[in-house]
Amino acid sequence: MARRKPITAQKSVAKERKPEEKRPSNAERSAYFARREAAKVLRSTLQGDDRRRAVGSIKSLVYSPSVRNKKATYALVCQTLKYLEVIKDVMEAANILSAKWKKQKELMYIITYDLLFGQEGSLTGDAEKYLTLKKDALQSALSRILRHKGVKNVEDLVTLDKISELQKPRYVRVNTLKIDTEFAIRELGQQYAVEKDDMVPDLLILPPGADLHKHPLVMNGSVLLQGKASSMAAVALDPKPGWEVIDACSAPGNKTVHLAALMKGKGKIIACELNKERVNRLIDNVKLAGATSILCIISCL
Ligand SMILES: C[S@@+](CC[C@H](N)C(=O)[O-])C[C@H]1O[C@@H](n2cnc3c(N)ncnc32)[C@H](O)[C@@H]1O
Repeated sequence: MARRKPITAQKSVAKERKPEEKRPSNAERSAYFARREAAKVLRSTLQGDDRRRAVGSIKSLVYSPSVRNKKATYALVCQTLKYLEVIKDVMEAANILSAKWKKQKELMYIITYDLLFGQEGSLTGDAEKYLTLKKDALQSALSRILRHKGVKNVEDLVTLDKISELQKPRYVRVNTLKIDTEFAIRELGQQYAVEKDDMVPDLLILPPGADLHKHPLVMNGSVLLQGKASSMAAVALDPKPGWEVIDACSAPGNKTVHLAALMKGKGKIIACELNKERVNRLIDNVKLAGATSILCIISCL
């Protein structure tokens, strides 16, 4: 007569077997890849130095042959950008990202968008699982921010952010390698009320909403659309003509060409840049600004 296996042994084998993970459906897999492709596009977009250029590049980035699900990727990038300031505030308030996840912050922004404002249902992927576990913390951080800003919903918050952005003055920096500041004030003054900044020489303040992207002085590199914080770095160093300066993270080159101007085109600047495409942008901007003579560009690939 055949002997039956002891029941206890069968039970322990059953206990050791891991519960089988549900295989993701095609839709879940496709959404998983769209989030990663969107994160790559978002990363390149956020490295753009002004919003107009960034928006212009989203389509070209999404339409590159490596992006498989173009429609979903484009929608995810645009929607995440719409809520980006809110998402950043929420993530900071929730304080949930370790150094490991911070390295993939664009993917974190995309997934947080999906969790808070996007699709319902479970999201496939390790980063998604991590953030899903933190969803309560993200939602309560969002509620705190809404309460603090005195708005009822996230759409009101986005509108509030847009209004305060529209009220900010516009800064432009005069490239003194090409023109002097008084000439720039006269030229720009034909269209706008122009004031000099009291901290950064050659930095001009224009009214909120002033749009100089297509202004001839901007197009020919005589005036740069550079914010006040960015313009303070080279001034703080106070380089003299003849110095040798290293700009360790240089593209798109705003500070590099500012250094060149402060050094009056004399000396040497070693501009390092890791990203190949951004090296090309750096070279274009340096040429446009007329700063080539003192520059040595190192592509740190
Ligand atoms: C915020 S941007 C710099 C902006 C620039 N200083 C300006 O004023 O226009 C940072 C740049 O540093 C580059 N970068 C990051 N790590 C780097 C590294 N280890 N070596 C060289 N470049 C690096 C990035 O690719 C990016 O282009």
